Amino acid sequence: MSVSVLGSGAFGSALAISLAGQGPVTLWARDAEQARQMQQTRENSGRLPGVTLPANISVTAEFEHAMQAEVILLAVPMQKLRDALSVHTERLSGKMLVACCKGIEMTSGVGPIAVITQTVPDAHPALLTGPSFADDIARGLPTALTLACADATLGEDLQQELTTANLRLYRTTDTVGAELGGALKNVMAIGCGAAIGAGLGDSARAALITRGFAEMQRFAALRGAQPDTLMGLSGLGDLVLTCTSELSRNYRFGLSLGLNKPFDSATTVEGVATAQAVSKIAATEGLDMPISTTVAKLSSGAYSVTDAIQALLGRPLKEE
Ligand SMILES: NC(=O)C1=CN([C@@H]2O[C@H](COP(=O)(O)OP(=O)(O)OC[C@H]3O[C@@H](n4cnc5c(N)ncnc54)[C@H](O)[C@@H]3O)[C@@H](O)[C@H]2O)C=CC1
Ligand SMILES: O=C(CO)COP(=O)(O)O
Repeated sequence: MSVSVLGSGAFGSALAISLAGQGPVTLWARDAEQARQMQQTRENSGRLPGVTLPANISVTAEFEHAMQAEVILLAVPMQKLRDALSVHTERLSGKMLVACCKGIEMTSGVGPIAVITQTVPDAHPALLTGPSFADDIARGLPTALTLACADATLGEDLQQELTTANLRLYRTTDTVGAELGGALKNVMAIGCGAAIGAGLGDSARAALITRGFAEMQRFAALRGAQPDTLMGLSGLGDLVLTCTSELSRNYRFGLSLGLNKPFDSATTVEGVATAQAVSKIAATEGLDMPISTTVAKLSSGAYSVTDAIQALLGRPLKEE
């Protein structure tokens, strides 16, 4: 199968580099000047400095040309996915569209699979998610991810096609569980970063990871996910990675809140919008999501770190 990547940021470029070991890949950048530079210099200097783009990656801003592939990886931020797809609905019709983003859309409360289905109704949607930093994939370090596709046969085909020498894919048909694991772990990573930044210590982080995981399971169950999915790479695996590494932008954003330091607003931090979406859904559904709700208030500036600690520690005692 021929593969193109829509979105030439950190993750799109890293996936293209990994897949280039299997055959030619087209990488679409929406900015023509960026496409020209990357094609010429063989580097994504803004997002993956120092990593060479293999010769069989073709970087282009020509959508028509890029979208001739059978499989299109969608590597844009979650809150931009609908826009990115809706301007090109006809071109994407009938394609295998693999969302590589992690989050819940703030305006609608749905995840990437539903956004694909709503914008390109006759596409074949799937999701690639799990614990991986773009930089690790780009440098060829071993990584294991989850390929989620409701159509089991198509899922197997995509698993075969998108597995590379260093990128091992597991598969599931539970797209709901897989997308919620990736979305919600970013919210918890902001909370953990804030705790560490504020000097609350590793014990507090362990509590946030564990109780955060309980929230993730509760929310996923509400949305019909299979419990086992959350125990896998897309849930627990990504939660552990993102809550413990300064390579995570969500974690670093949390750190900046805890340290009361500014953070570059141009950086993609998916957990901020997802925390808002989750706390809205939790309020509507009457679901107890205290950490997510606190992170939503903290990251919007409605809470200080002191407010956040009080809100979480002051809750009534309960069974684990
Ligand atoms: N960077 C990483 O280590 C990983 C990222 N992801 C996920 O991948 C997704 C993308 O993240 P990154 O590549 O890291 O972000 P990024 O900020 O490096 O790149 C985002 C790219 O999307 C493009 N874009 C934004 N709006 C667009 C639109 N309307 N139409 C077309 N293109 C548009 C930007 O030009 C940019 O090239 C996120 O959901 C993230 O959670 C998943 C795993 C690892
Ligand atoms: O999703 C990721 C790791 O699996 C990347 O995390 P950040 O978006 O927080 O950098």
